[in-house]
Amino acid sequence: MQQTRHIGTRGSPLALYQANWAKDLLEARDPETDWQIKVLKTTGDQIKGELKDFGGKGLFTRELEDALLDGRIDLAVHSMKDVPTVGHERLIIPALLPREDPRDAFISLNHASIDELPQGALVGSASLRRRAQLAALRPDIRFCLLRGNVQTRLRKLEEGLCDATFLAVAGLNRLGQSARITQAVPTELMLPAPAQGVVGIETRRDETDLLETLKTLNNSNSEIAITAERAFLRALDGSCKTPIAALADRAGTMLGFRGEVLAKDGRLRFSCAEGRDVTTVGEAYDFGYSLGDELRTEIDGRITFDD
Ligand SMILES: NCc1[nH]cc(CCC(=O)O)c1CC(=O)O
Repeated sequence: MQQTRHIGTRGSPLALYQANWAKDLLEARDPETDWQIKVLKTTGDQIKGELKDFGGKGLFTRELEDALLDGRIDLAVHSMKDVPTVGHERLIIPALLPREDPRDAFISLNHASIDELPQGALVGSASLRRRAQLAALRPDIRFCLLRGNVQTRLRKLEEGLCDATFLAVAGLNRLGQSARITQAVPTELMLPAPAQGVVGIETRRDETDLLETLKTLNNSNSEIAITAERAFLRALDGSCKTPIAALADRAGTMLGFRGEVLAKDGRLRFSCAEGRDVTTVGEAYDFGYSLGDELRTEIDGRITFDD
């Protein structure tokens, strides 16, 4: 008899795109199984204000993980940048898909780049990291909240609610909206969020058959890079209330890593950049974690991690 497996996802167009991508990959690996998409609402999708006011961690993923634990779904597809660094003991993410462009996109109708934003321009972003990084570059910029899925935010920009906004290049590329990118911001100017651009598939640890299938979809460059980035994040904070950025890039066995922590107003910035020979996931974790730990010592209370 044919087995049905449910792939849980959020309902946003990007989440649906990513879930369908996972479904296609799974169908190619295992055409015997009936792979079905099941849309669930997450707390993060219903919030209108600042995410940090709602307790931060796991807003976009908790409902999917609850559904995995009680068997409503068998797989959950996540943007890894939304996934907390400490997972549930009964769950595992055995498949990290190939990374899309990790950069942030600057989007504006009238200004060609961040540099060309006029004095005192209004930027719409709910992201603490992007706000702090931009404030560090351009202290004159003012901010407003701009939330909602990618399409909603682009529409609000067109309605003139602000002069510019930022979105992940990855999401825009996946949605076929690359033409909307005004400037792919160099990572030297704006370091991305840990794991930006990587999609992961989560399942229950005891699903031996699913684990086998999922492991064949895992991309080791994605895994090594985001393991280091997420370990860095974990060493520093888990609250989502401090602006933290990290990007690891693998060339052969050399893993290049850059990370930074900022004060919310962008006036303090602590960063690190280092390369190390890394061949295993464990080494990638230790590398990222030790860099985060060193940075925390250097920060020495000058940036708070929990207010
Ligand atoms: N927090 C929402 C979120 N989670 C992942 C992405 C983009 C896709 C990705 O990073 O893989 C986005 C939207 C955005 O930042 O533009």
